[in-house]
Amino acid sequence: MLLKDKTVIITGASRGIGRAVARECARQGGRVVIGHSGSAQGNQAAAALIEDIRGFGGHAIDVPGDAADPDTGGKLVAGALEAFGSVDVFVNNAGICPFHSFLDMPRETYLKTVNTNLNGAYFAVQAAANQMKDQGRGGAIIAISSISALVGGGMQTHYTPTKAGLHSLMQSCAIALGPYGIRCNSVLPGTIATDINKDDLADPEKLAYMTQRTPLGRLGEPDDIAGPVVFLASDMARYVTGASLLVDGGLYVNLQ
Ligand SMILES: NC(=O)C1=CN([C@@H]2O[C@H](COP(=O)(O)OP(=O)(O)OC[C@H]3O[C@@H](n4cnc5c(N)ncnc54)[C@H](O)[C@@H]3O)[C@@H](O)[C@H]2O)C=CC1
Ligand SMILES: C[C@H](O)[C@@H]1OC(=O)[C@H](O)[C@@H]1O
Repeated sequence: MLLKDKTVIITGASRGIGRAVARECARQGGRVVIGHSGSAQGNQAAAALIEDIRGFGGHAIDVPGDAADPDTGGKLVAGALEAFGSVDVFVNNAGICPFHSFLDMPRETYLKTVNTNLNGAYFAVQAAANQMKDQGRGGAIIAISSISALVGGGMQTHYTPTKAGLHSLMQSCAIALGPYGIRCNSVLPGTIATDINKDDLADPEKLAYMTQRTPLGRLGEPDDIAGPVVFLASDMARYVTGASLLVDGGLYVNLQ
């Protein structure tokens, strides 16, 4: 029970990596706030996840809101306080990656990606951090960044800067929030099979290429990310801040 009695907010938690993280946090005793977009699909998926978590004796609620909206972070914090009375861990996970070439990138696609992945996250992290500061007993903030914070992608020119931005945000926040005992770290997944890359990896050649580039011989699964997030959220990582943890099956170091 690494997160016993801690309240954990996770954005984009209705599916994929966020869902796996939320479920594992609940399994580890955390009281979970499931952030999601509020779409019909999101509402349904969040309700199913809450039922699942309550089924094994865990605690969970959901709070809908657009991750790109600077006010959504405050709403997540308010929901956590109303249901559970505190915010101890904030996991910024919501994100999009609509693959597109650079030279004809539509402005709307660029702006939507940056607003969803980075700008909304900035204010959500700020809202969570202010609550943790007011509580006076520290906390943990984790950004789901990416291997793409460190390397490029020709069809991801709008996306990789947001992941580098989150990584950098955690480094600077580690300094800004260290005096309050609030630790800030990022997790850098490699290629994890989820809805975000379903279309991209539907190409058998791309799927084979990504798989054979990975030393551990397979793509990641959402559950592969949950353990590292729980570790960083827990007191086992009490002296870890400003760090980034690659969780990529060895993809990043595989030059030749
Ligand atoms: N799947 C992968 O290979 C990798 C994913 N990541 C990151 O992991 C995070 C989670 O992605 P996945 O689980 O893979 O994909 P996913 O598409 O399954 O999940 C994305 C989540 O973000 C939510 N979301 C998207 N836009 C939103 C908005 N405007 N408001 C509220 N929620 C919104 C979605 O509803 C969904 O729950 C993303 O930030 C992604 O960049 C990082 C590295 C690799
Ligand atoms: C969506 C991509 O497949 C995925 O997202 C990332 O951050 C990495 O670039 C992965 O390849």
